[in-house]
Amino acid sequence: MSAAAVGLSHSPLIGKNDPDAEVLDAVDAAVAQARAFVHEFDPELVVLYAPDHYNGFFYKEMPPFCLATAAHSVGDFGSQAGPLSVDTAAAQAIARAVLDDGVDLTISARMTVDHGFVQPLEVLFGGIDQVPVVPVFVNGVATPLGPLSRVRALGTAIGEAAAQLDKRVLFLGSGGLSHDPPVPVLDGAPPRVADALIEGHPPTPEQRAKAEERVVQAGRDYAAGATSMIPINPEWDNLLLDLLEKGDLAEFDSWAVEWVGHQGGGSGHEVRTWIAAFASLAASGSYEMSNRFYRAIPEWIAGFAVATAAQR
Ligand SMILES: O=C(O)/C=C/c1cccc(O)c1O
Ligand SMILES: [Fe+2]
Repeated sequence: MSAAAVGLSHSPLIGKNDPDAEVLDAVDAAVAQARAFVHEFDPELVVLYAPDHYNGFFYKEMPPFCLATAAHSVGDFGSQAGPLSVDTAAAQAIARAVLDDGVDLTISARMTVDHGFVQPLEVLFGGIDQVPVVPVFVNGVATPLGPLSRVRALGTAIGEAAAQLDKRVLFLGSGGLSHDPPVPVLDGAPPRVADALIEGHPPTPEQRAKAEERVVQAGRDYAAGATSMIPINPEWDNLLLDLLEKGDLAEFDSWAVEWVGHQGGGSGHEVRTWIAAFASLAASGSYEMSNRFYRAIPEWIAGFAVATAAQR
């Protein structure tokens, strides 16, 4: 098998609350490079690590990780709805090997996913049904969160399992770096909100539209500097990218969960998807980062990064 990795930030505000043309052009160029990298690698399987934003996973049962043997998208924020082209046999083989390896992985035979999974598939492959995929949910929003050492252990175990498949495997991490969007929090939530976060009642179209408009408005306020949200933290974001570039992944084990939240904001924990993807690639040996792009983009509420890496 051969392996490669891509880290790609997502934001549902792309196309809805855009930064100026210079920033958009720079992002487009970085994404085009990532697309060319993926095209050249020509993956036979994509292991996609992404978070959820209370569309598929709720506090009734909130696993730290979950691997899907089948999945469908809700189509939030205008993202593509419908089934993902999951490689069920590969997903089952990876799940079995990871459990054998001693990592307690939850599985789902019908995972519901949102823009966190869909956006990278749309951006890099043109849709959610274009490439065989194994979706892996990595909780990056719903506290409490376990230590980053377990994220690295998961990524490593999945990388080792994928190495047995005799396929070209792309490990894809989907997440903003530092960012603090208005995702609801269970602690202290009013009863109606708490009930929604626990039970996961599907919202009506009107409720969904209202919630999405609230996020778009938050992006406008963030860009205008009129908000109490934690600011994007380019220094911390670049520290993370430096460690990924150097392959110093064990360093992340010393990053305390609370510290990540202070540095990176409430959704800064989405960097777990990047750590998992690069740990999976590292399971096959040393790697080289070939493209690295970063911009702080408040309009998208995102420390926005794109990076590609291949085996040496
Ligand atoms: O409200 C949500 O569902 C999430 C919004 C959001 C906004 C900005 C960056 C992200 O990574 C998000 O998921
Ligand atoms: Fe997100």
